[in-house]
Amino acid sequence: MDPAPIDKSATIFVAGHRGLVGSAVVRKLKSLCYTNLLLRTHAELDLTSQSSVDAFFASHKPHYVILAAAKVGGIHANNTYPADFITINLQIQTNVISSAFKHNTRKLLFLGSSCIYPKFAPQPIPESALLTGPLEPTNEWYAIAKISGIKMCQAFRIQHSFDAISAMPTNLYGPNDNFHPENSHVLPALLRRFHEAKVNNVEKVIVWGSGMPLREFLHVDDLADAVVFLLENYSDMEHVNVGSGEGGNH
Ligand SMILES: NC(=O)C1=CN([C@@H]2O[C@H](COP(=O)(O)OP(=O)(O)OC[C@H]3O[C@@H](n4cnc5c(N)ncnc54)[C@H](OP(=O)(O)O)[C@@H]3O)[C@@H](O)[C@H]2O)C=CC1
Ligand SMILES: C[C@H]1O[C@H](OP(=O)(O)OP(=O)(O)OC[C@H]2O[C@@H](n3cnc4c(=O)[nH]c(N)nc43)[C@H](O)[C@@H]2O)[C@@H](O)[C@@H](O)C1=O
Repeated sequence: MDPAPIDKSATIFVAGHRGLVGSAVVRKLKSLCYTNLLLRTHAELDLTSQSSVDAFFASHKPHYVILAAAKVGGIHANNTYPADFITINLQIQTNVISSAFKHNTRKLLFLGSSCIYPKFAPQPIPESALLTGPLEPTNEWYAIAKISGIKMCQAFRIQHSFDAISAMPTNLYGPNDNFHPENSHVLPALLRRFHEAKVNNVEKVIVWGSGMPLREFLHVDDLADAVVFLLENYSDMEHVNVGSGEGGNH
Protein backbone atom coordinates (compact mmCIF):
# COMPACT_ATOMS: atom_id res chain seq x y z
CA MET A 1 0.00 0.00 0.00
CA ASP A 2 1.43 3.42 -0.95
CA PRO A 3 0.88 5.93 1.85
CA ALA A 4 -0.93 9.16 1.00
CA PRO A 5 1.24 12.32 1.27
CA ILE A 6 0.97 13.98 4.69
CA ASP A 7 -0.37 17.52 4.81
CA LYS A 8 1.98 19.78 6.82
CA SER A 9 -1.03 20.97 8.85
CA ALA A 10 -2.22 17.44 9.74
CA THR A 11 -2.56 16.82 13.48
CA ILE A 12 0.28 14.57 14.65
CA PHE A 13 0.18 13.20 18.21
CA VAL A 14 3.71 12.44 19.41
CA ALA A 15 3.17 10.34 22.55
CA GLY A 16 6.19 10.64 24.88
CA HIS A 17 7.38 13.95 23.38
CA ARG A 18 9.69 14.82 26.32
CA GLY A 19 11.63 11.55 26.16
CA LEU A 20 14.80 10.72 24.22
CA VAL A 21 12.95 9.52 21.11
CA GLY A 22 9.81 11.65 21.26
CA SER A 23 11.77 14.90 21.64
CA ALA A 24 13.97 14.00 18.63
CA VAL A 25 10.87 13.21 16.55
CA VAL A 26 9.37 16.59 17.52
CA ARG A 27 12.61 18.37 16.47
CA LYS A 28 12.54 16.55 13.13
CA LEU A 29 8.85 17.24 12.45
CA LYS A 30 9.31 20.93 13.30
CA SER A 31 12.35 21.14 10.99
CA LEU A 32 10.13 19.80 8.19
CA CYS A 33 7.51 22.50 8.94
CA TYR A 34 4.81 20.25 10.37
CA THR A 35 2.71 22.83 12.20
CA ASN A 36 0.09 20.92 14.18
CA LEU A 37 1.81 18.74 16.76
CA LEU A 38 -0.34 17.40 19.58
CA LEU A 39 1.73 16.90 22.75
CA ARG A 40 0.84 15.78 26.27
CA THR A 41 3.08 15.05 29.25
CA HIS A 42 2.54 11.98 31.39
CA ALA A 43 0.99 14.25 34.07
CA GLU A 44 -1.46 15.71 31.54
CA LEU A 45 -2.48 12.38 30.00
CA ASP A 46 -1.74 9.03 31.63
CA LEU A 47 -1.62 6.64 28.68
CA THR A 48 -2.19 3.62 30.97
CA SER A 49 -5.74 4.91 31.58
CA GLN A 50 -8.04 3.53 28.91
CA SER A 51 -10.83 6.03 29.64
CA SER A 52 -8.47 9.04 29.55
CA VAL A 53 -6.85 7.91 26.30
CA ASP A 54 -10.18 7.27 24.65
CA ALA A 55 -11.56 10.66 25.74
CA PHE A 56 -8.39 12.35 24.43
CA PHE A 57 -8.70 10.68 21.02
CA ALA A 58 -12.45 11.38 20.85
CA SER A 59 -11.82 15.04 21.53
CA HIS A 60 -8.69 15.67 19.40
CA LYS A 61 -8.95 13.02 16.66
CA PRO A 62 -5.26 13.09 15.67
CA HIS A 63 -4.65 12.27 12.00
CA TYR A 64 -1.29 10.63 12.74
CA VAL A 65 0.21 9.05 15.88
CA ILE A 66 3.84 8.33 16.75
CA LEU A 67 3.90 6.12 19.84
CA ALA A 68 7.18 6.92 21.64
CA ALA A 69 5.76 6.72 25.18
CA ALA A 70 6.77 3.64 27.13
CA LYS A 71 8.24 2.33 30.36
CA VAL A 72 11.90 2.22 29.33
CA GLY A 73 15.17 1.32 31.03
CA GLY A 74 18.43 -0.57 30.84
CA ILE A 75 19.22 -4.14 31.80
CA HIS A 76 19.05 -3.51 35.58
CA ALA A 77 15.66 -1.75 35.45
CA ASN A 78 14.23 -4.44 33.15
CA ASN A 79 15.47 -7.19 35.44
CA THR A 80 14.26 -5.47 38.64
CA TYR A 81 10.77 -4.31 37.60
CA PRO A 82 9.49 -7.05 35.22
CA ALA A 83 5.84 -6.59 36.25
CA ASP A 84 5.99 -2.84 35.52
CA PHE A 85 7.71 -3.36 32.17
CA ILE A 86 5.18 -5.86 30.84
CA THR A 87 2.04 -4.29 32.34
CA ILE A 88 2.64 -0.59 31.68
CA ASN A 89 3.85 -1.17 28.13
CA LEU A 90 0.94 -3.46 27.27
CA GLN A 91 -1.49 -0.91 28.72
CA ILE A 92 -0.01 2.11 26.93
CA GLN A 93 0.21 0.48 23.52
CA THR A 94 -3.17 -1.29 23.72
CA ASN A 95 -4.94 1.92 24.73
CA VAL A 96 -3.25 4.09 22.11
CA ILE A 97 -3.51 1.66 19.18
CA SER A 98 -7.18 0.80 19.92
CA SER A 99 -8.24 4.43 20.37
CA ALA A 100 -6.33 5.56 17.28
CA PHE A 101 -8.19 2.99 15.20
CA LYS A 102 -11.54 3.76 16.83
CA HIS A 103 -11.24 7.51 16.22
CA ASN A 104 -10.08 7.24 12.59
CA THR A 105 -6.39 8.05 12.89
CA ARG A 106 -4.99 7.73 9.36
CA LYS A 107 -1.72 6.14 10.38
CA LEU A 108 0.11 5.07 13.55
CA LEU A 109 3.80 4.29 14.03
CA PHE A 110 4.65 2.04 17.00
CA LEU A 111 8.17 1.99 18.44
CA GLY A 112 9.51 -1.32 19.68
CA SER A 113 13.09 -2.32 20.35
CA SER A 114 15.82 -4.62 19.04
CA CYS A 115 15.39 -6.69 22.23
CA ILE A 116 12.34 -8.36 20.61
CA TYR A 117 14.73 -10.71 18.79
CA PRO A 118 16.05 -14.01 20.14
CA LYS A 119 19.14 -13.82 22.35
CA PHE A 120 21.14 -15.72 19.74
CA ALA A 121 19.69 -14.23 16.56
CA PRO A 122 21.96 -14.02 13.50
CA GLN A 123 23.96 -10.77 13.26
CA PRO A 124 23.03 -8.37 11.74
CA ILE A 125 19.51 -9.33 12.79
CA PRO A 126 17.00 -9.90 9.97
CA GLU A 127 13.31 -9.15 10.62
CA SER A 128 12.64 -12.84 9.90
CA ALA A 129 14.44 -13.79 13.16
CA LEU A 130 11.39 -12.66 15.19
CA LEU A 131 9.92 -15.51 17.29
CA THR A 132 12.51 -18.06 16.20
CA GLY A 133 14.13 -18.63 19.61
CA PRO A 134 14.27 -17.76 23.33
CA LEU A 135 14.58 -14.10 24.33
CA GLU A 136 17.28 -12.58 26.53
CA PRO A 137 15.84 -13.41 30.00
CA THR A 138 16.66 -10.06 31.65
CA ASN A 139 14.32 -8.12 29.37
CA GLU A 140 11.86 -10.73 28.11
CA TRP A 141 8.91 -9.07 29.87
CA TYR A 142 9.49 -5.81 28.04
CA ALA A 143 10.23 -7.71 24.82
CA ILE A 144 6.96 -9.67 25.06
CA ALA A 145 5.04 -6.39 25.38
CA LYS A 146 6.87 -4.96 22.36
CA ILE A 147 6.24 -8.12 20.30
CA SER A 148 2.55 -7.81 21.22
CA GLY A 149 2.64 -4.22 19.93
CA ILE A 150 3.96 -5.35 16.54
CA LYS A 151 1.38 -8.11 16.38
CA MET A 152 -1.40 -5.70 17.34
CA CYS A 153 -0.41 -3.36 14.51
CA GLN A 154 -0.39 -6.30 12.08
CA ALA A 155 -3.73 -7.63 13.35
CA PHE A 156 -5.46 -4.24 12.99
CA ARG A 157 -4.03 -3.97 9.45
CA ILE A 158 -5.31 -7.44 8.52
CA GLN A 159 -8.75 -7.17 10.08
CA HIS A 160 -9.50 -3.46 9.69
CA SER A 161 -7.03 -2.15 7.04
CA PHE A 162 -5.72 0.21 9.74
CA ASP A 163 -2.41 1.71 8.60
CA ALA A 164 -0.31 0.80 11.66
CA ILE A 165 3.44 0.26 11.23
CA SER A 166 6.27 -0.67 13.62
CA ALA A 167 9.94 0.33 13.83
CA MET A 168 12.52 -1.51 15.97
CA PRO A 169 15.46 0.71 16.94
CA THR A 170 18.76 -0.52 18.27
CA ASN A 171 20.33 1.11 21.39
CA LEU A 172 19.98 4.89 21.20
CA TYR A 173 21.74 7.93 22.64
CA GLY A 174 21.36 11.70 22.47
CA PRO A 175 19.72 14.74 24.11
CA ASN A 176 17.07 14.12 26.79
CA ASP A 177 18.40 10.65 27.58
CA ASN A 178 17.97 9.14 31.05
CA PHE A 179 21.29 9.26 32.96
CA HIS A 180 20.09 7.43 36.09
CA PRO A 181 23.08 5.55 37.64
CA GLU A 182 21.27 2.19 37.81
CA ASN A 183 18.18 2.34 35.60
CA SER A 184 19.57 3.90 32.41
CA HIS A 185 20.88 2.19 29.27
CA VAL A 186 24.57 1.42 28.98
CA LEU A 187 25.75 4.44 26.98
CA PRO A 188 24.26 7.19 29.20
CA ALA A 189 25.29 5.15 32.27
CA LEU A 190 28.90 5.00 31.11
CA LEU A 191 28.94 8.65 30.04
CA ARG A 192 27.83 9.62 33.54
CA ARG A 193 30.23 7.26 35.31
CA PHE A 194 33.29 8.35 33.31
CA HIS A 195 32.34 12.03 33.59
CA GLU A 196 31.97 11.76 37.38
CA ALA A 197 35.24 9.83 37.64
CA LYS A 198 37.07 12.56 35.71
CA VAL A 199 35.50 15.40 37.71
CA ASN A 200 36.29 13.63 41.01
CA ASN A 201 39.77 12.42 39.95
CA VAL A 202 38.80 8.77 40.46
CA GLU A 203 41.32 6.34 38.95
CA LYS A 204 39.08 3.32 38.29
CA VAL A 205 35.61 3.01 36.76
CA ILE A 206 33.60 -0.19 37.27
CA VAL A 207 31.66 -1.42 34.24
CA TRP A 208 29.01 -4.12 34.70
CA GLY A 209 29.27 -7.60 33.27
CA SER A 210 31.97 -9.43 31.35
CA GLY A 211 32.73 -6.69 28.83
CA MET A 212 31.91 -9.15 26.02
CA PRO A 213 28.39 -8.01 24.93
CA LEU A 214 28.22 -6.18 21.61
CA ARG A 215 25.78 -3.36 20.91
CA GLU A 216 25.23 -1.00 18.00
CA PHE A 217 24.51 2.60 19.01
CA LEU A 218 22.38 4.97 16.96
CA HIS A 219 22.08 8.73 17.55
CA VAL A 220 18.45 9.53 18.25
CA ASP A 221 18.35 12.22 15.52
CA ASP A 222 19.17 9.51 12.97
CA LEU A 223 16.33 7.43 14.39
CA ALA A 224 14.00 10.45 14.14
CA ASP A 225 14.94 10.83 10.44
CA ALA A 226 13.99 7.17 9.93
CA VAL A 227 10.75 7.47 11.92
CA VAL A 228 9.51 10.43 9.90
CA PHE A 229 10.66 8.79 6.65
CA LEU A 230 8.64 5.67 7.56
CA LEU A 231 5.61 7.75 8.52
CA GLU A 232 5.75 9.51 5.17
CA ASN A 233 6.73 6.58 2.96
CA TYR A 234 6.12 3.11 4.44
CA SER A 235 2.83 1.26 4.88
CA ASP A 236 3.19 -2.49 5.16
CA MET A 237 2.85 -5.54 7.40
CA GLU A 238 6.51 -6.09 8.12
CA HIS A 239 8.19 -4.33 11.03
CA VAL A 240 11.37 -2.40 10.18
CA ASN A 241 14.74 -2.56 11.96
CA VAL A 242 16.44 0.81 12.50
CA GLY A 243 20.15 0.14 13.02
CA SER A 244 21.27 -3.44 12.57
CA GLY A 245 20.35 -4.25 16.17
CA GLU A 246 23.32 -6.15 17.51
CA GLY A 247 21.67 -7.97 20.41
CA GLY A 248 22.37 -11.06 22.50
CA ASN A 249 25.80 -11.97 23.78
CA HIS A 250 25.09 -11.23 27.45
N1 LIG B 1 16.32 4.53 24.54
C1 LIG B 1 16.66 3.51 23.78
O1 LIG B 1 17.86 3.14 23.70
C2 LIG B 1 15.63 2.79 22.99
C3 LIG B 1 14.28 3.12 23.01
N2 LIG B 1 13.38 2.41 22.26
C4 LIG B 1 11.95 2.71 22.28
O2 LIG B 1 11.68 4.06 21.98
C5 LIG B 1 10.54 4.50 22.72
C6 LIG B 1 10.89 5.75 23.49
O3 LIG B 1 11.96 5.47 24.38
P1 LIG B 1 12.80 6.64 25.08
O4 LIG B 1 12.55 7.91 24.37
O5 LIG B 1 14.17 6.13 25.25
O6 LIG B 1 12.11 6.68 26.52
P2 LIG B 1 12.11 7.87 27.60
O7 LIG B 1 12.04 7.20 28.92
O8 LIG B 1 13.18 8.84 27.33
O9 LIG B 1 10.71 8.61 27.33
C7 LIG B 1 9.52 7.94 27.53
C8 LIG B 1 8.38 8.91 27.42
O10 LIG B 1 7.18 8.18 27.68
C9 LIG B 1 6.35 8.99 28.48
N3 LIG B 1 5.53 8.09 29.31
C10 LIG B 1 5.92 7.02 30.03
N4 LIG B 1 4.88 6.48 30.65
C11 LIG B 1 3.79 7.21 30.32
C12 LIG B 1 2.42 7.15 30.65
N5 LIG B 1 1.92 6.20 31.46
N6 LIG B 1 1.59 8.09 30.13
C13 LIG B 1 2.08 9.06 29.32
N7 LIG B 1 3.35 9.16 28.95
C14 LIG B 1 4.21 8.26 29.46
C15 LIG B 1 7.25 9.86 29.32
O11 LIG B 1 6.53 11.05 29.60
P3 LIG B 1 7.02 12.22 30.62
O12 LIG B 1 8.26 12.78 30.01
O13 LIG B 1 5.92 13.21 30.62
O14 LIG B 1 7.26 11.52 31.92
C16 LIG B 1 8.43 10.08 28.39
O15 LIG B 1 8.25 11.27 27.64
C17 LIG B 1 10.12 3.34 23.62
O16 LIG B 1 9.05 2.64 23.02
C18 LIG B 1 11.34 2.47 23.64
O17 LIG B 1 10.99 1.12 23.80
C19 LIG B 1 13.78 1.37 21.48
C20 LIG B 1 15.09 1.01 21.41
C21 LIG B 1 16.12 1.68 22.15
C1 LIG C 1 17.53 -1.15 23.57
C2 LIG C 1 17.46 -2.18 24.65
O1 LIG C 1 18.26 -1.75 25.74
C3 LIG C 1 18.27 -2.62 26.80
O2 LIG C 1 19.00 -3.73 26.48
P1 LIG C 1 20.55 -3.82 26.70
O3 LIG C 1 21.26 -3.21 25.55
O4 LIG C 1 20.89 -5.20 27.02
O5 LIG C 1 20.72 -2.99 28.05
P2 LIG C 1 21.71 -2.00 28.59
O6 LIG C 1 21.82 -0.80 27.74
O7 LIG C 1 21.26 -1.77 29.98
O8 LIG C 1 23.08 -2.84 28.66
C4 LIG C 1 23.90 -3.21 27.60
C5 LIG C 1 25.04 -4.06 28.09
O9 LIG C 1 25.93 -3.17 28.74
C6 LIG C 1 26.33 -3.70 30.00
N1 LIG C 1 26.65 -2.61 30.92
C7 LIG C 1 27.88 -2.37 31.41
N2 LIG C 1 27.87 -1.33 32.26
C8 LIG C 1 26.58 -0.89 32.30
C9 LIG C 1 25.94 0.15 33.02
O10 LIG C 1 26.54 0.90 33.76
N3 LIG C 1 24.60 0.31 32.80
C10 LIG C 1 23.89 -0.50 31.94
N4 LIG C 1 22.57 -0.27 31.78
N5 LIG C 1 24.48 -1.51 31.27
C11 LIG C 1 25.81 -1.70 31.44
C12 LIG C 1 25.15 -4.51 30.45
O11 LIG C 1 25.51 -5.48 31.38
C13 LIG C 1 24.65 -5.10 29.14
O12 LIG C 1 25.31 -6.30 28.86
C14 LIG C 1 17.04 -3.25 27.26
O13 LIG C 1 16.96 -2.98 28.64
C15 LIG C 1 15.85 -2.92 26.51
O14 LIG C 1 15.20 -1.88 27.20
C16 LIG C 1 16.10 -2.42 25.14
O15 LIG C 1 15.17 -2.26 24.40
